[in-house]
Amino acid sequence: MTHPLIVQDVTKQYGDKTAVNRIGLQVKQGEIYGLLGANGAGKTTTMRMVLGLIYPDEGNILWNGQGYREELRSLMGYLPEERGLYPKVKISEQILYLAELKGMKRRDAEHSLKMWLERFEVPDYYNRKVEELSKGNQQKIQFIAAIIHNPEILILDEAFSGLDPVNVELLKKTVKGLRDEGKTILFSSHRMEHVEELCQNICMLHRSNTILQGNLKDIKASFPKERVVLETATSVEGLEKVLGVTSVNERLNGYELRIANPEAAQRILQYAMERSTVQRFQIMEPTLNEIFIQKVGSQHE
Ligand SMILES: Nc1ncnc2c1ncn2[C@@H]1O[C@H](COP(=O)(O)OP(=O)(O)OP(=O)(O)O)[C@@H](O)[C@H]1O
Repeated sequence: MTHPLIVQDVTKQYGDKTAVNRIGLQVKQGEIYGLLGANGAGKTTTMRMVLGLIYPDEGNILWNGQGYREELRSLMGYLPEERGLYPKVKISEQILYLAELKGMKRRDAEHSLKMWLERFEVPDYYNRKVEELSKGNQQKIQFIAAIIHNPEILILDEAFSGLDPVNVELLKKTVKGLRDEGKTILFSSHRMEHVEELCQNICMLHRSNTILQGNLKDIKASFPKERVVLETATSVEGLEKVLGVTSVNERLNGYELRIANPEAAQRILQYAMERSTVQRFQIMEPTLNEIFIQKVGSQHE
């Protein structure tokens, strides 16, 4: 199995401050790897090291099995969290300039830009200035800047921020398409549902350290199931009194309950069956959002 991107035990200090502490991760070809963490956790610092913009104090980074070299500049694409387009310059002018810096021929870059503007349903933006565009549409242009040169390794920092739901879907589809073409993608987001949809493997950082890492399904399975969904033909009174139930919320067609232990789930089922017809009973895995909040939520900076 090929891992075009390997980060080994990497540390980065800024004076006394450790921004990243002994982080390791491996991203496969054709994978979107999720890098998660609260504000200030160390995600951007990690991404900037992967891009070769800053150097680790300790540890190694390997790109296609080798150390940093100049050609990587054209093999990598970066969507930074802070957008960096010039408001007063025409979109075609700056995107083509950036593409040429990445080694593209002018004519190929023009062709690629037009193709992406079509795909993002904004073909008439070629001659527009960035400042004339809405924030969401500027984000689409910034995304094009990151991928126009067809990079093998993509670093996407909060790729969907500032987008409306339709454009989130458009970019999500694009990112999945790039994965299916065999790109190697490092992806950060604060929106856990996006990570759940796109990433098989994740690394969760907290205050510069790794606090959770691995296959997302395995991680979820390792957390206790504390939520039960119950739907019954008629209402069921007194569920909050069932031993081990910590809360009951009514919802459309039924209830969502929180439980303190696995036995409580069976008691809920029995209690409900004795009083009504059970139409749905499901013991839910925690969502990634719940896991994130449990791990770092109470300690946000
Ligand atoms: N150039 C720098 N000089 C000093 N400290 C820095 C520098 N860059 C980052 N840090 C510190 O390192 C830590 C990690 O920052 P980083 O930007 O990597 O976090 P992040 O996970 O990307 O956060 P966010 O989600 O807010 O973007 C923070 O405490 C930050 O203040």
